[in-house]
Amino acid sequence: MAGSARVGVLALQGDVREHLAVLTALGADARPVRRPQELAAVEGLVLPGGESSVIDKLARAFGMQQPIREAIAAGMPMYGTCAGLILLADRIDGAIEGQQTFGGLDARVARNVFGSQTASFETDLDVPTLGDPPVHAVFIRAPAVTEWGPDAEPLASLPDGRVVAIEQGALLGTAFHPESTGETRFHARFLDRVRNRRGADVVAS
Ligand SMILES: NC(=O)CC[C@H](N)C(=O)O
Repeated sequence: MAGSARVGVLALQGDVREHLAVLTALGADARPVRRPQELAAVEGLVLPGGESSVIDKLARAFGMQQPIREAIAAGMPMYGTCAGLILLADRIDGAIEGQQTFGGLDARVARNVFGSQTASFETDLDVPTLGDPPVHAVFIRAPAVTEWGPDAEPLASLPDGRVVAIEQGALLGTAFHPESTGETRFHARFLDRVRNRRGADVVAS
Protein backbone atom coordinates (compact mmCIF):
# COMPACT_ATOMS: atom_id res chain seq x y z
CA MET A 1 0.00 0.00 0.00
CA ALA A 2 1.35 3.42 -0.88
CA GLY A 3 1.94 6.29 1.52
CA SER A 4 4.05 6.72 4.58
CA ALA A 5 3.05 5.33 7.95
CA ARG A 6 0.65 7.69 9.70
CA VAL A 7 1.70 7.70 13.32
CA GLY A 8 1.06 9.85 16.36
CA VAL A 9 2.97 10.90 19.44
CA LEU A 10 0.78 11.32 22.51
CA ALA A 11 1.25 15.03 23.14
CA LEU A 12 -0.06 15.70 26.64
CA GLN A 13 3.34 16.08 28.36
CA GLY A 14 6.90 14.92 27.79
CA ASP A 15 9.48 14.85 25.00
CA VAL A 16 7.01 14.89 22.13
CA ARG A 17 9.11 16.94 19.70
CA GLU A 18 12.09 14.59 19.86
CA HIS A 19 9.91 11.63 18.91
CA LEU A 20 8.22 13.54 16.09
CA ALA A 21 11.66 14.44 14.73
CA VAL A 22 12.92 10.83 14.71
CA LEU A 23 9.72 9.49 13.13
CA THR A 24 9.72 12.22 10.47
CA ALA A 25 13.40 11.56 9.71
CA LEU A 26 12.46 7.91 9.15
CA GLY A 27 9.89 8.96 6.54
CA ALA A 28 6.74 8.63 8.63
CA ASP A 29 3.84 11.05 8.56
CA ALA A 30 4.10 11.85 12.29
CA ARG A 31 1.82 14.18 14.18
CA PRO A 32 0.95 15.08 17.78
CA VAL A 33 -2.13 13.32 19.18
CA ARG A 34 -4.20 14.87 21.97
CA ARG A 35 -7.78 14.01 21.12
CA PRO A 36 -9.71 10.81 20.39
CA GLN A 37 -10.37 11.87 16.78
CA GLU A 38 -6.63 12.44 16.28
CA LEU A 39 -5.93 8.98 17.64
CA ALA A 40 -8.51 7.53 15.26
CA ALA A 41 -6.56 9.01 12.33
CA VAL A 42 -3.24 7.27 13.08
CA GLU A 43 -1.98 3.71 12.62
CA GLY A 44 0.44 3.67 15.54
CA LEU A 45 1.20 5.71 18.65
CA VAL A 46 4.35 6.65 20.55
CA LEU A 47 4.03 7.32 24.27
CA PRO A 48 6.86 9.72 25.12
CA GLY A 49 9.16 10.07 28.09
CA GLY A 50 8.11 12.56 30.72
CA GLU A 51 6.20 12.02 33.92
CA SER A 52 3.91 9.02 33.77
CA SER A 53 1.58 10.19 36.57
CA VAL A 54 1.03 13.52 34.78
CA ILE A 55 0.45 11.90 31.39
CA ASP A 56 -2.00 9.49 33.05
CA LYS A 57 -3.93 12.34 34.68
CA LEU A 58 -4.05 14.41 31.51
CA ALA A 59 -5.06 11.39 29.43
CA ARG A 60 -8.04 10.89 31.70
CA ALA A 61 -8.86 14.62 31.68
CA PHE A 62 -8.72 14.69 27.85
CA GLY A 63 -10.86 11.57 27.50
CA MET A 64 -7.91 9.67 26.01
CA GLN A 65 -7.52 6.78 28.46
CA GLN A 66 -10.37 4.68 27.12
CA PRO A 67 -9.63 5.27 23.41
CA ILE A 68 -5.97 4.37 23.96
CA ARG A 69 -6.94 1.22 25.85
CA GLU A 70 -9.28 0.29 23.02
CA ALA A 71 -6.57 0.95 20.43
CA ILE A 72 -4.16 -1.31 22.34
CA ALA A 73 -6.81 -4.03 22.57
CA ALA A 74 -7.40 -3.70 18.82
CA GLY A 75 -3.68 -4.30 18.17
CA MET A 76 -2.49 -0.78 17.29
CA PRO A 77 1.32 -0.74 17.45
CA MET A 78 2.63 1.42 20.28
CA TYR A 79 6.11 2.33 21.45
CA GLY A 80 6.66 3.75 24.93
CA THR A 81 9.90 5.27 26.19
CA CYS A 82 10.50 5.61 29.92
CA ALA A 83 7.25 7.18 31.21
CA GLY A 84 5.66 5.65 28.09
CA LEU A 85 6.89 2.19 29.10
CA ILE A 86 5.32 2.71 32.54
CA LEU A 87 2.04 3.67 30.87
CA LEU A 88 2.01 0.46 28.81
CA ALA A 89 2.58 -1.83 31.80
CA ASP A 90 -0.26 -3.80 33.36
CA ARG A 91 1.34 -3.46 36.82
CA ILE A 92 3.54 -0.75 38.30
CA ASP A 93 5.53 -0.32 41.50
CA GLY A 94 6.19 3.07 43.02
CA ALA A 95 3.04 4.62 41.59
CA ILE A 96 1.75 7.82 43.13
CA GLU A 97 -1.65 7.43 44.75
CA GLY A 98 -4.36 6.71 42.22
CA GLN A 99 -1.92 6.48 39.29
CA GLN A 100 -3.25 4.33 36.46
CA THR A 101 -1.77 2.95 33.27
CA PHE A 102 -3.18 2.14 29.86
CA GLY A 103 -1.86 -1.40 30.23
CA GLY A 104 -1.62 -4.14 27.64
CA LEU A 105 1.95 -5.15 28.35
CA ASP A 106 1.86 -8.14 30.69
CA ALA A 107 4.68 -6.88 32.89
CA ARG A 108 5.48 -5.18 36.16
CA VAL A 109 7.44 -1.95 35.81
CA ALA A 110 9.08 -0.26 38.79
CA ARG A 111 9.27 3.54 38.63
CA ASN A 112 12.42 5.47 39.54
CA VAL A 113 14.29 2.30 40.48
CA PHE A 114 17.76 3.67 39.96
CA GLY A 115 17.49 5.98 42.98
CA SER A 116 18.33 9.63 43.37
CA GLN A 117 22.14 9.23 43.35
CA THR A 118 22.22 7.55 39.99
CA ALA A 119 18.90 8.84 38.75
CA SER A 120 20.42 9.58 35.34
CA PHE A 121 23.17 7.69 33.54
CA GLU A 122 24.26 6.56 30.09
CA THR A 123 25.54 3.21 28.96
CA ASP A 124 26.12 1.17 25.83
CA LEU A 125 23.56 -1.56 25.73
CA ASP A 126 23.69 -4.75 23.75
CA VAL A 127 20.30 -5.34 22.08
CA PRO A 128 20.60 -8.67 20.24
CA THR A 129 17.48 -8.16 18.07
CA LEU A 130 18.96 -4.89 16.75
CA GLY A 131 22.47 -6.27 16.22
CA ASP A 132 25.52 -4.00 16.01
CA PRO A 133 26.39 -1.43 17.12
CA PRO A 134 25.16 -1.44 20.72
CA VAL A 135 22.55 1.14 21.67
CA HIS A 136 23.83 4.21 23.46
CA ALA A 137 21.12 4.37 26.12
CA VAL A 138 20.31 7.41 28.25
CA PHE A 139 18.42 6.70 31.46
CA ILE A 140 16.66 9.64 33.14
CA ARG A 141 14.86 8.79 36.39
CA ALA A 142 14.20 5.59 34.56
CA PRO A 143 12.05 2.59 35.36
CA ALA A 144 12.92 -1.08 34.89
CA VAL A 145 10.85 -4.16 34.13
CA THR A 146 10.89 -6.51 37.11
CA GLU A 147 8.47 -9.25 35.97
CA TRP A 148 6.90 -10.21 32.68
CA GLY A 149 4.42 -12.73 31.39
CA PRO A 150 4.97 -15.54 28.88
CA ASP A 151 3.99 -13.44 25.85
CA ALA A 152 6.41 -10.62 26.65
CA GLU A 153 9.98 -10.82 25.44
CA PRO A 154 12.82 -8.90 27.09
CA LEU A 155 15.04 -7.29 24.43
CA ALA A 156 17.81 -5.87 26.59
CA SER A 157 19.05 -5.92 30.16
CA LEU A 158 21.65 -4.09 32.19
CA PRO A 159 24.63 -6.05 33.53
CA ASP A 160 22.77 -6.40 36.87
CA GLY A 161 19.97 -8.24 35.05
CA ARG A 162 17.36 -5.49 35.09
CA VAL A 163 15.28 -5.59 31.93
CA VAL A 164 15.18 -2.21 30.18
CA ALA A 165 13.63 -3.03 26.79
CA ILE A 166 10.69 -5.34 26.17
CA GLU A 167 8.24 -6.26 23.47
CA GLN A 168 4.89 -8.01 23.39
CA GLY A 169 3.07 -8.32 20.10
CA ALA A 170 2.48 -4.79 18.81
CA LEU A 171 3.78 -3.17 22.01
CA LEU A 172 7.38 -2.07 22.45
CA GLY A 173 8.86 -0.34 25.47
CA THR A 174 12.26 0.98 26.50
CA ALA A 175 13.26 2.40 29.89
CA PHE A 176 15.69 4.73 28.10
CA HIS A 177 15.36 7.48 25.47
CA PRO A 178 16.54 6.62 21.92
CA GLU A 179 14.76 9.77 20.74
CA SER A 180 17.34 11.96 22.43
CA THR A 181 20.53 10.29 21.16
CA GLY A 182 19.98 9.89 17.43
CA GLU A 183 19.26 6.16 17.84
CA THR A 184 16.56 5.31 15.30
CA ARG A 185 16.36 1.51 15.33
CA PHE A 186 13.59 1.18 17.93
CA HIS A 187 11.45 3.73 16.08
CA ALA A 188 12.17 1.89 12.82
CA ARG A 189 11.03 -1.35 14.46
CA PHE A 190 7.83 0.37 15.60
CA LEU A 191 7.22 1.69 12.06
CA ASP A 192 7.79 -1.84 10.67
CA ARG A 193 5.05 -3.07 12.98
CA VAL A 194 2.74 -0.33 11.67
CA ARG A 195 3.43 -1.24 8.04
CA ASN A 196 3.13 -4.99 8.65
CA ARG A 197 -0.21 -4.54 10.33
CA ARG A 198 -1.39 -2.49 7.38
CA GLY A 199 -0.28 -5.26 5.05
CA ALA A 200 -2.15 -7.83 7.14
CA ASP A 201 -5.34 -5.72 7.04
CA VAL A 202 -5.07 -5.41 3.27
CA VAL A 203 -4.61 -9.16 2.85
CA ALA A 204 -7.55 -9.83 5.19
CA SER A 205 -9.95 -7.51 3.35
N1 LIG B 1 12.40 10.13 31.76
C1 LIG B 1 11.24 9.68 32.12
O1 LIG B 1 10.33 9.47 31.32
C2 LIG B 1 11.08 9.50 33.59
C3 LIG B 1 9.87 8.69 33.98
C4 LIG B 1 9.37 9.16 35.33
N2 LIG B 1 10.28 8.81 36.39
C5 LIG B 1 8.00 8.55 35.58
O2 LIG B 1 7.83 7.79 36.46
O3 LIG B 1 7.12 8.85 34.85
